[in-house]
Amino acid sequence: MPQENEFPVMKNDRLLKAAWGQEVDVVPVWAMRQAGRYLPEFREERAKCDFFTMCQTPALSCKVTLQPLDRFPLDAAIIFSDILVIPQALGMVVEMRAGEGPVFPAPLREPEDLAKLGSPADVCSKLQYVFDALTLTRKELKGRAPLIGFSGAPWTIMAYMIEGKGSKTMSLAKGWLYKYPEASHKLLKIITDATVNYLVGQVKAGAQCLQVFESHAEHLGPELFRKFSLPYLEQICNEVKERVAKAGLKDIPMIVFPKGGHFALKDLAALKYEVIGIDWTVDPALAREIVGPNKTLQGNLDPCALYADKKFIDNAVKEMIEKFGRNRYIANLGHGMYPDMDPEHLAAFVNAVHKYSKKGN
Ligand SMILES: Cc1c2[nH]c(c1CCC(=O)O)Cc1[nH]c(c(CCC(=O)O)c1C)Cc1[nH]c(c(CCC(=O)O)c1C)Cc1[nH]c(c(CCC(=O)O)c1C)C2
Repeated sequence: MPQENEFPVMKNDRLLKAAWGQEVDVVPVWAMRQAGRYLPEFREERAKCDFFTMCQTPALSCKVTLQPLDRFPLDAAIIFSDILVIPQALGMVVEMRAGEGPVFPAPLREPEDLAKLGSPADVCSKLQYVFDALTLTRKELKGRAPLIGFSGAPWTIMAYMIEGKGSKTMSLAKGWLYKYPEASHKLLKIITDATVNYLVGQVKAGAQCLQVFESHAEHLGPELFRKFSLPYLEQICNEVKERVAKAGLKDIPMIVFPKGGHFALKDLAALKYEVIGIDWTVDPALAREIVGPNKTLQGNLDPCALYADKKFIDNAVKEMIEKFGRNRYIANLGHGMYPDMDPEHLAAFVNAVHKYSKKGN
């Protein structure tokens, strides 16, 4: 485990300050999927190498994590990896297929299939490559910005394990929630335990902030969310914070991002996550009213606004900052970047956040 003093001194920690609710000079900004196929230098690396091999090679993961920071004055790096490394570490095969995305050749079909999964206690030994990538990247960042680690939330991971790929309806996975509630809770508990171990390992390796992606919250609605998502999100936050403290490490801010989960904001505000991410369908003023003054909000420009011209983007950012205000706020898109976006339009987004959020502006 690297010691804190092995890492470079932070030159820019405004993202961490905003997460804790401290004053910042300008609003911090980053973009979900900022390391990815919209960058030609990423596509060049990707053409040489399979997706998961890139994730499993710390020097490559580090290289592509830093690519967007070399181009834009971003206030955070997010480690290049994927949420689906957890099902892999539990023994499932996941392939990344061109034009199709992630595919599980043998998804979970019946409750009996749970017996095939490995133990949550073993995931850290299987995911050492992520920890090595984090430690290397934290050093190579040289304090330019904090390093974010991440995981999928249990429901989102369960959905992929059962569907075997992306799905418009999530009907197979939701079928489990209705047909096999007990087995669903058993699976969610396995994923939760694995995720806690994994996230604590990420902090030990040098992650300075953690984001938990509940990318498929929208499929649940308030009732299923309360039963099958919220308790596990709570357990992850509480246990990670307890175990980080027990290891003698500094508390780290945690972000929860319930994509499509506008109905979940009040429940999530009662948990210990410092930051709640919102997508573009949520009105910032309403989100603030619901979560109260003691949470940081993150979001929420429609990613597709980056297809507009730079003048439009500049103005959209100005309006976004007016709505969120400068305090307890981290600027981001409402979901990830798409591969056909123009990198210069991300530059316009990032620059506008800093321009319009300067004090006295
Ligand atoms: C945070 C992150 C993720 N994936 C990747 C990162 C890298 C870091 C970054 O954000 O820059 C690389 C990352 N992950 C992937 C890619 C493209 C693959 C390639 O290069 O071929 C990249 C750059 C592949 C991937 N991986 C996944 C999908 C979606 C599948 C679907 O539901 O249809 C896809 C297409 C699963 C996945 N992966 C992730 C999420 C949560 C965020 C979100 O909601 O988008 C999800 C749902 C998280």
